[in-house]
Amino acid sequence: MKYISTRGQVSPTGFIDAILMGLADDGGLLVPKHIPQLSDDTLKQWQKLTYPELALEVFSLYVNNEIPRADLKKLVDDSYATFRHEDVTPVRRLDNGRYVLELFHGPTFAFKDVALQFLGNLYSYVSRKTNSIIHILGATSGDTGASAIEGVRGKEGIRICILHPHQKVSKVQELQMTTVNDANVLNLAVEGTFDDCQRIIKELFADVSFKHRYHLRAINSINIARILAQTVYYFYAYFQVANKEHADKISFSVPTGNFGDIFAGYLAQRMGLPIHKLILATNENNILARFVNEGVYQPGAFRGTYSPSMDIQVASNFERYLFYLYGEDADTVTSLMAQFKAEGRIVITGDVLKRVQADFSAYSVENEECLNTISAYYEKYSYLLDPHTACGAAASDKLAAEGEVTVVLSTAHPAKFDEAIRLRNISQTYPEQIQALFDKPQIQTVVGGSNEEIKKQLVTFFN
Ligand SMILES: Cc1ncc(COP(=O)(O)O)c(C=O)c1O
Ligand SMILES: N[C@@H](CCOP(=O)(O)O)C(=O)O
Repeated sequence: MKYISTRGQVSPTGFIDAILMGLADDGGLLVPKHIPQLSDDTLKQWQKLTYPELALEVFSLYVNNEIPRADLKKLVDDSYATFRHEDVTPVRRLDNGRYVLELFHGPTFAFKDVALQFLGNLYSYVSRKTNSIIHILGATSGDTGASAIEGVRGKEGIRICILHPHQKVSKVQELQMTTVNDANVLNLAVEGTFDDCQRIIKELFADVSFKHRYHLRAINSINIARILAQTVYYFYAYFQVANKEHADKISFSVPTGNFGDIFAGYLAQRMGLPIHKLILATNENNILARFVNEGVYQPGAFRGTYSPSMDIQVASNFERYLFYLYGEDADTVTSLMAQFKAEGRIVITGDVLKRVQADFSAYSVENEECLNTISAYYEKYSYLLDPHTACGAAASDKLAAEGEVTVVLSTAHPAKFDEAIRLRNISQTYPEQIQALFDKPQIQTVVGGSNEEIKKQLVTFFN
């Protein structure tokens, strides 16, 4: 298996080099050269596997023999041993045909742990085996940062700098990141939005000589390892639900911001998992829902919502989808991305738009509707949704047909977003790991949003 860039200007590269490259050196995103195709027999065999066994099979398809199977197995086992649930990502039945896939049983109570526990261990492994310096640079709207830090804190040979939008993440998210006092962690709180943080890191990664000089590595979903790891739970959930419901048509509703999680579902579908519908749920920052429904990809004004981790305008994985939408034609992707840079929008119509609408259904959830959904599920099922998951649930209520078996991806534990939950007078008890954060001192550096200022911080930290 080789990896190629959506912009076509990078020589096909192996798995480890693709992980280390992060953002492709031509400014595009790396994708597998061929998507592995699974036979019915393979899918049948996979139904019986535990989560770590399944993850090992999926990764083996993409890693080739670059990591010996015994080492890969250890990486996978170590990564999922930190989860609090024996199924790693259990599904919970709420009602006839209505399921929630709980992705928040990892160390930082968000779905990011599923990929970032693995990526943290992988970076450690690669650093040891190849003597590579691992200097991680990431941007977060709250969850990726905490999870990535947890995945590598205190690890030898690795340093990590995370940019988050100052005072635009939840209190628990901020505490999870800024109460870590390991010397290999730097938290920069940027005066701006998540989009500013993401733009800055992408520009720094695109400065290839800076990236190489300081050995910058990515942990965001621009890194293909993140996407590959996130495909696993689509398979796992599908098998569990198909078995319970005796159904083969299963839809997934995915709370979406950077388009990584739903793109992992799209990839699983292209590998042969018979997903019926992929429902894309946004909050009021709804560029992706507008794209699917109207064909216009154009950022709107930033809205602060109750689901702050999805307060994203420019979705970094969108480019990966464009690549497949246009038949893996890197020239078209390159010119569309240049057009987006110059004009601030991409418009598609006709058959191409029809293809998008065959791939996804989309719904944008207003703030009040998000809270109403939290209240409604709490009353009806005694089940407390976090506000991101509530967007997924609201979209599924809107777009799934009567009786359609649908799995809502629950991307975070509600304790991370008590600000929203409290508005509905619902009181929750924090898990002890979260409660303990409130007694710890915070360490973070507040910075303006200029690339030069961030560069200065990085040069000092990474030297
Ligand atoms: C809790 C939560 N839900 C949903 C999302 C959206 O996922 P994605 O960015 O992969 O679309 C995020 C952030 O990425 C998140 O932190
Ligand atoms: N919601 C994310 C935003 C970054 O997304 P990523 O999947 O590209 O890491 C967050 O919590 O930081």
